[in-house]
Amino acid sequence: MLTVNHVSKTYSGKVAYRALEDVSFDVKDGEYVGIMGPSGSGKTTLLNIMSTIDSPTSGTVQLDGEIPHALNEKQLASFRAKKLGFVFQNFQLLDTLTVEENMVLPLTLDGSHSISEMQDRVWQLADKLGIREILNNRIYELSGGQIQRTAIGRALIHKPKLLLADEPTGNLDSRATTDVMELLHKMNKEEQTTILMVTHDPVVSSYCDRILFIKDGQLFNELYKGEHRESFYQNIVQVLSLMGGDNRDLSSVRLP
Ligand SMILES: Nc1ncnc2c1ncn2[C@@H]1O[C@H](COP(=O)(O)OP(=O)(O)OP(=O)(O)O)[C@@H](O)[C@H]1O
Repeated sequence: MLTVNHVSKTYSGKVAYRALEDVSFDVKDGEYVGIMGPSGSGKTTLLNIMSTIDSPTSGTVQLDGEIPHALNEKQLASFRAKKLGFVFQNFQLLDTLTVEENMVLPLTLDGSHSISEMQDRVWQLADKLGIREILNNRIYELSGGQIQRTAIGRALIHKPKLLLADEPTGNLDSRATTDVMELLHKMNKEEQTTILMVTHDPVVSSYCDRILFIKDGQLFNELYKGEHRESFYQNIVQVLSLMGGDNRDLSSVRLP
């Protein structure tokens, strides 16, 4: 469903900086893939290219049979609205709107759904996310975990082909982190949403099916989950320590 083919990205400026160099990989339909690497290794650059916010300097990205960077602005906006969902660490919800209003927003902007269709989808998704009871609460009344559940709801409301998440648990305490990771895992399995997630946290990435490690803008390693999350976690920590990087990459958090 996603093919990244020899992608390089050079930021121009006083001094040109090559943030990605010849990165290639495939992601299968329904796969849950984590992207890890030291600070400054190019993870966000890669995610921005896949989210079509940014373009590669060379190479191509093919997503669900299309090459988004070849589309014009209008086609690209429609591609993004139909096929992609986004979850960020700082939530990016509208604070004074309710949970339901935030969730339904992408569908109302799309304009092709009846009110009863939208209502059905919100309720069905809210049940899965465990936020049915707070649908009428405003965002500023919620906890961090509840806000991130709402953000996931908004990102999945239109059944995107690919969910892109950049440090989705970065602002959550460990309990809310576990909660959100179990939820993303469940949504990946039940809605067959393909997920690509950038994280520094090996506990968080141990929920994925596969991890891609990036170092200095290049693919460094790849790990598949075996039968046990515990050994997957140990292997992830081992690769991170081989890569070096900052302390955040080698968090001493124990697997819950
Ligand atoms: N707009 C830009 N212009 C110039 N250089 C940039 C720009 N955006 C990122 N960079 C540089 O590209 C490199 C990769 O940055 P990127 O944000 O992709 O790394 P990252 O792995 O996501 O880091 P972190 O984990 O700290 O968020 C860094 O050296 C960064 O300084």
